[in-house]
Amino acid sequence: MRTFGGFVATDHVNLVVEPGARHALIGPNGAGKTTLINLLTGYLEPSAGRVELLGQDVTTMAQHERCRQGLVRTFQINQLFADMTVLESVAMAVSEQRGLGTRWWKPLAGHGEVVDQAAAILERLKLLPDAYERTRNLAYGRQRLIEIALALAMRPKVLLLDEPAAGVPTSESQELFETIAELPREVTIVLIEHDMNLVFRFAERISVLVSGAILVEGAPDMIAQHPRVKEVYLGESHG
Ligand SMILES: Nc1ncnc2c1ncn2[C@@H]1O[C@H](COP(=O)(O)OP(=O)(O)OP(=O)(O)O)[C@@H](O)[C@H]1O
Repeated sequence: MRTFGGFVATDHVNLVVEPGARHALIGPNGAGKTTLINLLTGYLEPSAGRVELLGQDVTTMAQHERCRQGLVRTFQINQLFADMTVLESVAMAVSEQRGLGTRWWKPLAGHGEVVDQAAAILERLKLLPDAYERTRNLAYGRQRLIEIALALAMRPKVLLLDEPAAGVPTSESQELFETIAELPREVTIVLIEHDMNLVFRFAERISVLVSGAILVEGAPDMIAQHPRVKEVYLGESHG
């Protein structure tokens, strides 16, 4: 549970994500999705309750430590990366994950293993053709794939994708999600996404959060048919 002053943003949420899951968290604006993700990553402390990762209680564990334990969220690429090539950006993240620091990143030569690992991640995300492009020159959908590449460099066991298709034109979001869907099952994925077409195509389990609580959880078919879920979304589009 998380409260802000007297306001209850998440209320007795019991979310269990199974290993290998493709689990989406949906709900109308203000439902508490981001708050819940922030509780999982350690950006926020819960007012009550606990967070477990792979059977370990991580409620009081710092964000970077949770990340080291395999709980990784995507983050927006910042200015620093704009002038770097795609390969340099991901190689820098790989280097950091390996504890090699980030001072060396120019030139890349002489760091074969790091570069190989970065290239493998780019290949997995179909970014290899853009390896030597500056990140800022890529189409937005492909920039968002770089964010996922940076997260994969952290060797996640659980990957939290917070609106990976936000701001991405429909023509690109399809491809973005096809690539996400091909990620290996060793990586458990928790997704927050507003585009229901993408959610229902990708997720195998969906939790619907409304007013800070889980209204219903289950397979996509069940969620799609659920009268309360329809009500919530109809209510939103009419409101
Ligand atoms: N730092 C904060 N201080 C006060 N209230 C907050 C804070 N963060 C979130 N809230 C409130 O908690 C509720 C849940 O917000 P949250 O951002 O988690 O919702 P959401 O489901 O992610 O919404 P959206 O889909 O619009 O991103 C909202 O009513 C919001 O105003």
